Formats: sequence, C-alpha cells, structure tokens
Amino acid sequence: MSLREHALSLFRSAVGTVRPAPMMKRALKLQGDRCPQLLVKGQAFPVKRDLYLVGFGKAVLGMAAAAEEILGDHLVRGIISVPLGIQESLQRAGMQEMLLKPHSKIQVIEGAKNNLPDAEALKGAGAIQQLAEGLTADDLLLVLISGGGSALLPAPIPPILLEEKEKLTKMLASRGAAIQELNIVRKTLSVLKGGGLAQLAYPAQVVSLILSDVIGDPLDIIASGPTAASSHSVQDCLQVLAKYNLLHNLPKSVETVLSSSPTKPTAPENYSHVSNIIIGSNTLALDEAKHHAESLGYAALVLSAGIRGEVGRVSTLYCQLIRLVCLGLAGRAEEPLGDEVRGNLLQLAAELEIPGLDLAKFLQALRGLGPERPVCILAGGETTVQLQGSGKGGRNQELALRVGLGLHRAQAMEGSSPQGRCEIIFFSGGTDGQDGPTEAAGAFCSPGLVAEALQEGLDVEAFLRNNDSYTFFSQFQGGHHLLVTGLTGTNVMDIQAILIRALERS
Ligand SMILES: Nc1ncnc2c1ncn2[C@@H]1O[C@H](COP(=O)(O)OP(=O)(O)OP(=O)(O)O)[C@@H](O)[C@H]1O
Ligand SMILES: O=C(O)[C@H](O)CO
Repeated sequence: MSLREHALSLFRSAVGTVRPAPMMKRALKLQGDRCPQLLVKGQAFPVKRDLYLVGFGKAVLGMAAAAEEILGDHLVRGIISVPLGIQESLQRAGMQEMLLKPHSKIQVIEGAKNNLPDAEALKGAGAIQQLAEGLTADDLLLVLISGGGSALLPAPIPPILLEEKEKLTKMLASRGAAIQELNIVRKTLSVLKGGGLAQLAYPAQVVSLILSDVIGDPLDIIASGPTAASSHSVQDCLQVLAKYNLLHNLPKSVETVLSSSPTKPTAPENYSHVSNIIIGSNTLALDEAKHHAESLGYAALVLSAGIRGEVGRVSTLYCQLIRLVCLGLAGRAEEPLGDEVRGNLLQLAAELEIPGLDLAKFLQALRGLGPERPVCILAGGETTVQLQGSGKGGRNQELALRVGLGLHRAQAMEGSSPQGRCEIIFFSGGTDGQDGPTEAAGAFCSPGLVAEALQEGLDVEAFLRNNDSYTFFSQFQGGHHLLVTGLTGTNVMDIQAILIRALERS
C-alpha cells in the first residue's frame, strides 16, 4: 500500500470511531426490563418512569437515530434541533443509518441556516424548553449535544430579540473572537445556554451525551454548555465585549439583561441532578488512528489534540517536525542540525501556546523511535486562517498547501536535505467531511508538490496569497491530492497526519 492509501485509511478509521452509531453504541446501553437503567460508559442511571430525549447540533440526527434504536419502547418522546437540509442531504448520500425510522417518537426541527440562529431554530429551542419544563422527579431526560448546538438552541433572554443576538454574535465572530469568547457571551444572553436547560429540567434526572468540537473538551463551552455549570460570570462577558470594542453600541435590550444578570455563575451544587459525559472527541479519534497506524507497521505518536493557531505558524511546526523525523530515520538526529530543529520546534510550540502539549516529552519519545520502522505522527485541533484573498478554500487545504511549500523551500535551501532520502506524506482533514465552503474534507501534500505544480503552470504561492487552496488542489493533477469523503455526519474538529518512511538506510 502507498503512504497515501495508508493516510486515507487512517483518516477513515479516526472518523469511523466517532461516527454517531458506533460511538453511541459504545457509550449507551439500556439494561433490565422491570427496573430498567441507562448505562453510560459504566455509570448507571435508573429509569424510574418516563424517558425523554432532546438534542441539538450538527451530529445529533445520527446520534438520535442510534439512541432510539438502543432505548426502544422505553423512549416516550423526543425533540431534536438539527441543521437545515440535513435529512435530505443524508438521504441523498445514502446514509440511511443516520436517519430516524418512519414512526419515530422523535420530532425533528431543522433550522440555523449557515450555522446562524433563525426563526426555525428558535422554534426548536422553544419546543425543547417546553418539554424540559414539564418534567418531574421520576423522569429522565437524555440530552444529545454536538458542535453547532449553540446556533440550534437560541433562546434570548427577554427583551433581547433573536435578530439582536444574531447580529452581536456575527460581529464578534467577524472581529476574530474565539469560540470560547463567543460562547461566554451567548451564555450570558440566553435562557437555555450556560446550564439553563438543566435548571429548567429540574427535578428530572438529566444525562447529557456530548460529542466535543472544542479543544480541551470544556463542558461549559461546547454548544455553550446548556447542561453544564458555567464557570463564567457577567464580568467575563463584559470583558469579551470590551475586548472587541462592542460595549458602546450594544442594543438597549442587551444592556438591560447584562445589568440584571447575577454577578456570580450558578453554584455547582445546583447541578447534582445532571451528568455531562463526553462520548466522542478529537482525542478519541486520534487514539483510534494511532492503533490503526501501529497495525500498519508504523511507530506512531500523537502530538496533540489541541493544535491551534494561525495556519502559517502551524505549517512551520509540521515542516520542522518532518525535518526532525527524516534526520532520525537517517540516524542523524543527534547532529547539531537535530538540536537546531528541536530548538525551533520548542520556540514555535511556546508561541502557539498549544494547551496541554509537553513538546519536550514528545521530542524525547521521538528520539526513542529507531530508524527501522516508518513513522506516523498524528495531531488534531483547529487552526485559524486570516482571510486576505477572495479564493475558495478551507483551513485544512490551506495548511496542506503551506506544508507543501515549506517542504519545497527546505529542500531548495539544504542541498543534501535529509528529506531527500525519505518518502513523506502529510494530510489535514476536517472530520465533518467539509473544509470551509468546499466539497473536500482536506488535502494531501508531499515535498514534490510545488515543483510538480509548476510543471502544470500552477504557482502555489499565488494560490496561497488569494486563499485559493481548493481551486489549486482541484486543478493540480486532476484533484488527486484532495481528500474527499462527503459529509460524515460527525464533527470532532480537524485531524493531521505525517507519514514518513526511509527510502534507503544510511
Ligand atoms: N478561502 C478560504 N481559505 C482558507 N480558509 C477558509 C476560506 N474560506 C473560509 N475558510 C475558513 O473555513 C472556516 C469555516 O469553515 P467551516 O464551516 O468548515 O468551519 P467551522 O465553522 O469551524 O465549522 P466546523 O467546526 O463545523 O468545521 C473558517 O475557519 C474560515 O477561516
Ligand atoms: O455550537 C457551538 O457553540 C460550537 O460548535 C462549539 O461547540
């Protein structure tokens, strides 16, 4: 098998493990008929009387279909809020297993066109709120949560209007606010976010199954944490608004809500009826890919599930890592060049502030790998692209193109580059199967990409200047380097892999 085929099968295995059906079947079981109980990752929750289900997010339709199969007749009723058009597009893609059965007890409300809250999503949120408010101490509410849940569960605190909240969210996003900042604001202005849904469902038992699309899997940030105790106060919200220069032209309604919000978050003891359980994440997907890489004969290491930062800086990190692995495979990692590359890497990692990454430890593990086996380095997270051009692309394709350019430049600079004696492939892909507004999930690159593209008359740097990575990859070698999977029905951010094997032993 070629490195490319290996890379593709690694991506598929990573995504496969966090697809709704296998993920739900691993996490959720219903046990016992007379005294049924839900078993979630080993924790038992007795079903005293009625079992209800609500959900919101891009992956929730498939999660709900799997849940209904597991819960059978025990499920009394459910409501989910999912992206506009998702049923039709899954149907068209032949992904029947992600659709509800004809006589399902779960009502589906589609909304949030373009991932923005709208009247349909508001309707969905209203129906979910009503269901939660009617529950009693004998009921159990199963909540399914995935990325995109914030836009699908809008319930602005009166007198704030949906349009006002949408405008504010849009403004924050366009000024570069991170998802954590965005969701701190959303929580403060919403009835259901920031633990609101869990509070309304009291005294029912609330069990939330969460598919994380945020680095570090923070319960109170994913989908704005509707069932999680918020660790943020109104002060934090004001700080975010001040940071993005929005404090001075807030709508009157938002000012009213902010001035009457409690200054402290709700005490954690008010959440004793709630269990929030992460059932799928980037870490889980990377672990699966690591096992798969090992089964293919690689010495595999996971760098981090929290790769973030500007795509150009992140591409330099990957290029330096590739240089180091090639030096290692050539038995030259301990030469001064190896020290220089390790120094560059440590500096880059410090600049990028990747949460939880102990790069020194990782480099130690890399040193421990012998030159015998091919090497696979896996990572995941979400990079950012500062859009300057008007081209078509996504952060994964742009990252792959930048890595291709970096490898080309390194080869051009170092005459007898260690890369020259290795076969190398890098890919970056969005686990949801869609990278930015394109039909691809991501792209592959190798050190020869820039030179081969030039032979076809394609200038990589010009495409990059215009953020036109999708157009480049579509044209280059007939689109062969695009990673195309179609919508996967799940989302745990992005995944990158570096695969390297020595061409000759020195
Ligand atoms: N031409 C482009 N080149 C590179 N990146 C782009 C381009 N156009 C949009 N993007 C990036 O694509 C991202 C938006 O796409 P997408 O909807 O896949 O991401 P998202 O909103 O983070 O959703 P998800 O987390 O579900 O993948 C943004 O990070 C944006 O900067
Ligand atoms: O819905 C949201 O808030 C984002 O996808 C992060 O979870």
